[in-house]
Amino acid sequence: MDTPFFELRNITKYFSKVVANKDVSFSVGKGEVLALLGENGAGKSTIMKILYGLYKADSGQIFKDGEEQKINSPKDAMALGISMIQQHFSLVPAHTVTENIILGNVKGKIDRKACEKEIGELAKNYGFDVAPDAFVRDLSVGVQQKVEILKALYLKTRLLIMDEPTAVLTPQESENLMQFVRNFTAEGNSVIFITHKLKEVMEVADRIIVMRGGEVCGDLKCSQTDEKELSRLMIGKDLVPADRGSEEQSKNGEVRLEFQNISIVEHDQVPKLKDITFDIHQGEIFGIAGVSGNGQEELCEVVCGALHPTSGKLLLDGEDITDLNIRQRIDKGIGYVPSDRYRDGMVMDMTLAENMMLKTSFGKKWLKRGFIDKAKLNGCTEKAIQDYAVKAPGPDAMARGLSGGNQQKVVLAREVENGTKLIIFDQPTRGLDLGAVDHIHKVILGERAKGKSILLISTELSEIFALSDRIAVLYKGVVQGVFDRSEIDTEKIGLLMAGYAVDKGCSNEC
Ligand SMILES: Nc1ncnc2c1ncn2[C@@H]1O[C@H](COP(=O)(O)OP(=O)(O)OP(=O)(O)O)[C@@H](O)[C@H]1O
Repeated sequence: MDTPFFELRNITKYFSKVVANKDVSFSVGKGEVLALLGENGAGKSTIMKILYGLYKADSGQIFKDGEEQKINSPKDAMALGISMIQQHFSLVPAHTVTENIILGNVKGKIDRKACEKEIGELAKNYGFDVAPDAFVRDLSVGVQQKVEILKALYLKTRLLIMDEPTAVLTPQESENLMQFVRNFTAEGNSVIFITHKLKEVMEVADRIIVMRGGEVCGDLKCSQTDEKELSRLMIGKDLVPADRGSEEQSKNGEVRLEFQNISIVEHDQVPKLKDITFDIHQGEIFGIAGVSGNGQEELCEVVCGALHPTSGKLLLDGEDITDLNIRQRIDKGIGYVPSDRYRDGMVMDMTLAENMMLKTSFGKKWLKRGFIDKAKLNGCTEKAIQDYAVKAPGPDAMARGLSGGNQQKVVLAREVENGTKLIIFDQPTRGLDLGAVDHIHKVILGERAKGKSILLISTELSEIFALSDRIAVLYKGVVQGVFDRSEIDTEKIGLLMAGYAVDKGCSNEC
């Protein structure tokens, strides 16, 4: 048998009492694409961070070409030809593409023109449409990801690790990324990517490592398995698709939320939102598709009250709520699951119970004779932990110690309770494993069945299609038509998301 390119042997890592990786062993060969699958909290990010030198294993060994290596920092990893692209990119928006790529990587006097030329050629070789002198702040998420990849290529990376690389891409961008992975590995390089998307895995991976509870529970050749077996390995059972229930109900509900010509224009800049006009009915799921950064965040903030429109009105059950503040809107029954839980959803240095209290009508709900009703708070948090299958020791656990997916579940539990009339779900299942996605979809449909209105924002088209009654595409702050779920397909939406016109309901932005 060939010596593996990189090999992890018996890696164990504890975070205080929590075992994140237990006796993990696997390897990646030259030219191989390895997919790392597993439920939230299974230990995928931890093992990759150990390989990249961000964490230090408590025990175990790492080998390259059969020789043991000590990787104590990303610098050590890079010297061995390892790069990692994390979910949160590490680019400096105010710098150009070239500056970002050479930052810290070029010694001595910098010949800017020569660097730009080199990076331009590198981009061309891999078919990346990236201008070396463009500022990163002006680039879409998809292009920013290409800059991260170019950085890795510039460093002559031989093993590229990507953590959920397609989470924020359009279907077309994801396809291009997969093509890059094929080309890159055809040259004898290797790729390990973490994902929750089985379709992607089946398309591009050669081998699949499945993790559960910190341990490896499957090491399979892609050609010898299928999506069903993988999902069973990951979650231990088959999934039954969520039932959408009655189609009539959403059409018959009263109008709950009305956007009337809402625009957001800062100074003389391009509008962040332009003339947004649509309504959401009671018992309706209204899906907004689009590449992130096209006005979705502003739309959510207009509804939750964090941002006030420059013109236009917002009505809830016929009442003008345009000028109400966030607290007043929470009291009116608007819940909001933000896409960036680190920034807007949780306080990482607070316990889960304390996080459950955030953004709720504090006084009315949690106080008893002027003091926090700890028993009630702990009871509710415990129930959320049970209902949402959050992997956490208990209500007093610190938010920081939970895996990304488990943090997201806590935010969801809180906001579903807060939103008695309307819930905004912005990327509700980003980073969640299959079982959790299935559970959240059932929760969303369940809330719809209770008559709540749902504003669902997702870059995940399968999610938009699985849940929405009506669908709009947001591109550069403009709604590119509102479609009934039966009127539109993935291809059309993908094109609208990328700014191309399709035959119906398209505005001049296309
Ligand atoms: N910095 C940390 N401090 C304490 N515990 C941590 C830390 N990072 C991870 N853990 C714990 O280690 C376990 C594995 O987490 P990890 O992030 O590796 O999972 P994951 O498979 O990447 O999950 P997800 O798909 O949700 O991102 C979890 O139980 C998590 O709570």
